[in-house]
Formats: sequence, C-alpha cells, structure tokens
Amino acid sequence: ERTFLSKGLDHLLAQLEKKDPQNFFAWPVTDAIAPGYSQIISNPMDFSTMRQKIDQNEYKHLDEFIADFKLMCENAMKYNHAETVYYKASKKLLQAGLKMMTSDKLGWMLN
Ligand SMILES: NC(=O)c1ccc2nc(N)sc2c1
Repeated sequence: ERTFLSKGLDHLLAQLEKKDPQNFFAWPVTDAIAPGYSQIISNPMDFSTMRQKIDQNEYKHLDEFIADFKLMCENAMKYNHAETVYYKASKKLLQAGLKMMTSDKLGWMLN
C-alpha cells in the first residue's frame, strides 16, 4: 500500500531514472551483454529492482534506498573499465544522484 515514504521514494527514483537516458541502469545486467558479470558482481542492483522494492515496501528508511543506488553505481564502476561509457555514466550518475538525495530538503525522509 502507498505509504508516505514509498511516495517519496517513487519521486526520487523517477528523478534518478531521468539521469540515465541511455537506460544503462534500467534493468538487471545479463552475462549475455556483459561477459562474466555474474562472477564479478555478487550483489547486482538496477532501477527496476529498486522499483519492485519500493512497491513491496522493502525500504524502511531513505538510507536503505540510497545504499541500493550506491551499490548499483559502484557495481558498474567495478565491472566496467574506467574508459568505458558505462563507467563514466555511473560515476556521473552517482555524483548527481547523491547530491540530489542528501540535500537538506529531504530532511523529512530521514526518519
Ligand atoms: N550497468 C552496467 O554495468 C552495464 C550496462 C549495460 C552494458 N552493456 C554492455 N555491453 S556492458 C554493460 C554494463
């Protein structure tokens, strides 16, 4: 059911997804597109999984949502070499996303 927190997380997720226009982070990364991915990345994360977790009320606090966002970006910076578009996109997304989510305007969600 829609809670105060899940409504706020919905909004944040929509803002983060807009920062990934190439949809590099929209869906789970498969070994088909990223050879060896499942051996290198033990805790995969992507926006569709975060959406599911919001809908199932699995996030109890904003910092748990932020942790999944960081995991998603850090996975990409681990698997992809620094000169790739994926690495560069994840570094930019991480910085912009954290800036947005840690602004004081979100004090109301840090319960
Ligand atoms: N999120 C990622 O790390 C990611 C996304 C898409 C993608 N496509 C490839 N050919 S490698 C790759 C990695």
